[in-house]
Amino acid sequence: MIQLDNVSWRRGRKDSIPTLSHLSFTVPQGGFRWLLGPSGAGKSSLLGLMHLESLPSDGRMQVLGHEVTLHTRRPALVRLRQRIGMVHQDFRLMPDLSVADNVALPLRLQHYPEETIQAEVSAILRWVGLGGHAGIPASHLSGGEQQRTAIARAIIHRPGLILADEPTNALEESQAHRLLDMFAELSALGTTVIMATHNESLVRRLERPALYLERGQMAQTAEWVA
Ligand SMILES: Nc1ncnc2c1ncn2[C@@H]1O[C@H](COP(=O)(O)OP(=O)(O)OP(=O)(O)O)[C@@H](O)[C@H]1O
Repeated sequence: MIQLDNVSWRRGRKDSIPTLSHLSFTVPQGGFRWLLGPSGAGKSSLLGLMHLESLPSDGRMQVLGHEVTLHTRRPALVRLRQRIGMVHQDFRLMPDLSVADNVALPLRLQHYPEETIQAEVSAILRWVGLGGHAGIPASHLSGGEQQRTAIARAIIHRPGLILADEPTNALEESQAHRLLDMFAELSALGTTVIMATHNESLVRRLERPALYLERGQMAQTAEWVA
């Protein structure tokens, strides 16, 4: 579950104009929401906030049922972040690590046994169509392959919340649809999913409520936007 109550966020000083203003919405556990709005509206900033890369300047925010404030201690933030899967627009892979080692990172951070890690990584790489790429350094991948690696890394530890910033924009349409179906399935199984996109055909494929941002403010919420 994620809940924002009158949340604003300033990138800079206290008197600067907020990048996000007075946002209020709730996404229940297992809910799927599109995050829509024009370029520069604040979609990535909002995803970053929910991923705890920054904290609200004002208002209240609950992530996976935990209230998060400027006073929340770092170890608690780190533990909470481990329960979130994030697909960044620019992938943020470790270029010198292999595909398999990139995807294994969330499991290694949580000290899973190496045997389990190997099995889970092989299975998920096959699923995203990268079974033959396990040993290749991430820096040698195409854009679409990097994006699929980033998606695999975001979901391998079965997070309670998945935040995805245009997670299919480097993919061919059929692949994008397949991955979207997978995100829908994860939400049906109880994972909360919030996905930013500019791709209207994708939004039409999965009719779910949308959070619509405009200049950092919520223009529409919890309504189907075609
Ligand atoms: N690193 C930064 N430093 C300063 N301003 C930034 C930075 N990143 C983004 N901004 C500004 O913050 C605002 C929100 O940007 P954000 O990237 O969150 O929008 P977006 O809706 O995700 O856009 P897009 O659809 O193009 O990815 C914009 O006005 C942008 O110019």
